[in-house]
Amino acid sequence: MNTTQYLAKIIKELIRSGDLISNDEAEKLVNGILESKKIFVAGAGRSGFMAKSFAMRMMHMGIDAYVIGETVTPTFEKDDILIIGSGSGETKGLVSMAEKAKSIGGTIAAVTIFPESTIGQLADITIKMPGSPKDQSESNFKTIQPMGSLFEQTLLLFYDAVILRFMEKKGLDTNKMYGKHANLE
Ligand SMILES: O=P(O)(O)OC[C@H]1O[C@](O)(CO)[C@@H](O)[C@@H]1O
Repeated sequence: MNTTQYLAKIIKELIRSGDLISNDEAEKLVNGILESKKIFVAGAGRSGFMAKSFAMRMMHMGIDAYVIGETVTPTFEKDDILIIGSGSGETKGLVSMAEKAKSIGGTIAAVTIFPESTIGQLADITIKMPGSPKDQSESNFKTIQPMGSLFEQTLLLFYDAVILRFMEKKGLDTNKMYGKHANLE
């Protein structure tokens, strides 16, 4: 198969994945963001890159959004929400983070393939994603892609869909948001 044929296969996988996400669960996340004071996002490796993209768009919408682990990230408090994207729901550093956030009393949202995972069970809001975790021997989900690639792509698109829903609720458009885009790049 050539590269563009692989690309077409990936897009097919993503269409199938999109149909498997619950809108009710997604809406709970949108409302969780609306009701929270500060928004924190976290994820390991590639899942973390998607979280960073999400935080950037939230900033463009005027939301007080932070990526865990960055130098300017402030204290997590009880009026805040921590959104963790983790395919497995078992990545050690993220589990500790969720436990700490829970002990502080804030809201935890988990975007994960496994709501029954440790992070899923600690979360107040859980959005179940289709896909296979990085260790594909632990799943029967069929994908032509390696490790957690399908989950990570779905995560990015899901986060972008959450942004659109939020824009709709807040009456925002791209021009208003572009005003907050970095101008020292
Ligand atoms: O999404 P999970 O299960 O927390 O796993 C994160 C890990 O998976 C990867 O995204 C690889 O698929 C790594 O970059 C990262 O270390």
